Amino acid sequence: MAEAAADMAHVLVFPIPAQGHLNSFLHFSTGLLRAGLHVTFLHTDHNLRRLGAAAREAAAASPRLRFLSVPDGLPDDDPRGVGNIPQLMEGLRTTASAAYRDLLASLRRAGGTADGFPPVTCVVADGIMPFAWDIAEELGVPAIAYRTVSACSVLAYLSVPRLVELGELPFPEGGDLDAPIRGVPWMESFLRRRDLPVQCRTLTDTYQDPLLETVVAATVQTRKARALMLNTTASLERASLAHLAREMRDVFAVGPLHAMSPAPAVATSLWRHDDGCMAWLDGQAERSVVYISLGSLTVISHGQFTEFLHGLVAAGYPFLWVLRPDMLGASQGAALQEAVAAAGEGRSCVVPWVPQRDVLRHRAVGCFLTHCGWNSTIEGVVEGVPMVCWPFFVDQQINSRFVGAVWRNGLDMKDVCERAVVEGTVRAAMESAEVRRTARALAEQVERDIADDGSSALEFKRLVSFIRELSTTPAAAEPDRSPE
Ligand SMILES: O=c1ccn([C@@H]2O[C@H](COP(=O)(O)OP(=O)(O)O[C@H]3O[C@H](CO)[C@@H](O)[C@H](O)[C@H]3O)[C@@H](O)[C@H]2O)c(=O)[nH]1
Repeated sequence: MAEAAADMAHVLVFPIPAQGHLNSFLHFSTGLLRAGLHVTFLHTDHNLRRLGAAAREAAAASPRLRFLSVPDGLPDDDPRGVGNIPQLMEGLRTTASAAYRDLLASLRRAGGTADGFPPVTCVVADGIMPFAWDIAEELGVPAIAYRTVSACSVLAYLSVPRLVELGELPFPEGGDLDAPIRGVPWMESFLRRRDLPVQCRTLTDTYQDPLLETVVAATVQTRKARALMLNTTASLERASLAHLAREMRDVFAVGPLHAMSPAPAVATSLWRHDDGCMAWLDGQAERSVVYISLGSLTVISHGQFTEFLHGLVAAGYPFLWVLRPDMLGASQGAALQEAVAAAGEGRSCVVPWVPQRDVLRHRAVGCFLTHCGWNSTIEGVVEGVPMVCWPFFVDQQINSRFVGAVWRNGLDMKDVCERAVVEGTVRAAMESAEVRRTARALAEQVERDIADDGSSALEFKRLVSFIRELSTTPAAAEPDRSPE
């Protein structure tokens, strides 16, 4: 009986079409497939085209996985970068949501598609797309929200309305960013204004930041979803998870998923991995290399690039630096040449994209200069690599505070981009025995969480049972949309 129910459980997963979200959803899907469930992975048309053969090969390798897509409403030549997030969110809320509604209406019925997949019994949608769970529930399909960020950042977003009530937000004009913040549960002893999402800094009595507003509204609406799922673990985020559990219908802490259900990185990589960087790392001494990557959305100015470069060169270690093609705008080509020339023959490897997990676990990597996107943060934690944090936006400001002041597996360089500081912080991260010891201990702790009877592994099993139970509950009747 249990087996039959398992075979009929079919989850449609629907991430935001951004790299950090795609990776996280793919690892989750891999876990579901291993548990015996069917998975429909919903991309945008643009991304599915961009992934091309890699996605087709991943689906061909598993008969219970398929990739479908909906339009994102943006013109084909739109760069879909960090400057276009509001347009992308609007396209998802309007164009994508209409196509998703039609698709889900057909997939929830037996025989809705010709490929033999059972009807969709549950939706797991990105936690910043509340429309996705509203539509699913309207169609009688239960929906879970999956936030691909840290529990501490979700709690901070959830607290924003209270921060406004308390008068903590907006910040006073010209106020001290190091002042403590009251009103985010349990974090009052270490959270400062500068550790809230950077968008909080631009708020005024009359100006509301659209991105902050969208994320806060989605977080508040998560209370309506059947459950909130997070790619984190109890031992890293126990207190934040306990507070969230009081606010949500149920909370599952099932991560770090990339270490529990590794999926082929190429299946969701929007850029092509550089093949030469691993061979370059092979030629470097143990723990001698600084690895720099600021994720898939950060952009930097040429001035910031120059400060990083001089700081790195002065620190004196060889470095592997990911400079995405869209990271520096027009000065990208010149920057590449400058970096290689400044470092000296063979002392640097500068590439557009790397297989990050392989890089972080390479014996030559001594520290990770990161923007603290949540995936990069937990990937660094799992490999026990000391971090230097330079957060860019959204959840990254609070993640980096946790690295520097709570977990202490790295150093927070937030808001400073000066060569002397880069040099000093990189040196400290490479040379501090204490940071290295703490990073190692944290990695071991997380390893216990993801082992068979560890907290995250048990939470994943509980989540799968929850999804299976939802799939045995008869779907509600589809609402009658015929004209009155
Ligand atoms: O050369 C590279 C660089 C990165 N990565 C991978 O790309 C992902 C990047 O994700 P993340 O570190 O989370 O950064 P962003 O791409 O910036 O992610 C967005 O999504 C995250 C999850 O929601 C948020 O935490 C971030 O703030 C948000 O910017 C990670 O899995 C990396 O391993 C590679 O494979 N190769």
